[in-house]
Amino acid sequence: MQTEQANRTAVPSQLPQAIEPRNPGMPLDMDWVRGAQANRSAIERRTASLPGRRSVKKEFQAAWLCRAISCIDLTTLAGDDTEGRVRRLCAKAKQPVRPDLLEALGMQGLTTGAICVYHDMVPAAVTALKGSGIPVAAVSTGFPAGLSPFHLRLAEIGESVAAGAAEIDIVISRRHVLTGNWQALYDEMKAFRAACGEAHVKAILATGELGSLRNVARASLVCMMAGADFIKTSTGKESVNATLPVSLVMIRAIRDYYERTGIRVGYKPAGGISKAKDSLVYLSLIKEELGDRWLRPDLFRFGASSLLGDIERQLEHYVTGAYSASWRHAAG
Ligand SMILES: O=C[C@H](O)COP(=O)(O)O
Repeated sequence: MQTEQANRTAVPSQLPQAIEPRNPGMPLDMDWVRGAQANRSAIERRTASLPGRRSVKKEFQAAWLCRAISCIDLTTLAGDDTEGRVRRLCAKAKQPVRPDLLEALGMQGLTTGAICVYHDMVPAAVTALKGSGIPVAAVSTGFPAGLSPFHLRLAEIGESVAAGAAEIDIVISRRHVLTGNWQALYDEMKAFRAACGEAHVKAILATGELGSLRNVARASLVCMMAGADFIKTSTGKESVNATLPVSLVMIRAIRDYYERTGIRVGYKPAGGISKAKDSLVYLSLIKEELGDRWLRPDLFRFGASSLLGDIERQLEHYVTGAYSASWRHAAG
């Protein structure tokens, strides 16, 4: 997003719909997996400079923030979730920004990319979003630890799909990565993908628990080879969630997979992304490393429970010149 041309990229409501074909996967290629490396100091140098750069000019920031909204998986994953909370969140997903602000921005039809909930909340979300075209994503497979019996993890996917979830966010078994058992990770991911049927599957790597960036690179490749439609950093429950270095490693694995197979896999950083300015940094990283095609909700999502509120505040400031109190944008 360094050039004026880049800054002028159309806002989401003006984009033609593009739906990427699903990733069919491929046989496990151990030479490719073993060859994947990650040079931590080079990666950290590359990402350290990103937040300081003024990547989006002020007059285009509002359009980019609206783009970020269209890519949010608006999430609630709390033990005290209720149907009422989920209904309120769905109302926010359908109308993420106050109508007067949207009108002032010349925008219409803006929604979040999806709603993301636990299985028990899927029916309430499906009902609340009926007719909106906004998909419901369910976290699954014993989220967040992924340590329940394997047959129950598969059954959980099936139940969420039957309840109407169009996207399933599975968690991988971290131990398969930590012990270098790539075949087991591949087989697990392939079984999860099969259980999803038509529902798109996002593979949560829980990168904060994988030990090294090299493991992140290898796990990313294995999950893509096994048919993941998206790879996702974190559950939001690890002590370290989405970071820019981890994102760079995963994004480059996606680029590598695309260059070798012609298949575009989506990317979802999740956990701890709550500031509008951080969302712009992520968008600029995606744009620089993968290009414009990935800056649409079918290939990019933020997993976030509180990012939308800050973006709405920034948009209000852009329109009115004044910040409102954060409690006015409580949901999301
Ligand atoms: O997948 C989404 C994450 O759980 C959301 O994490 P967050 O609450 O830190 O935004």
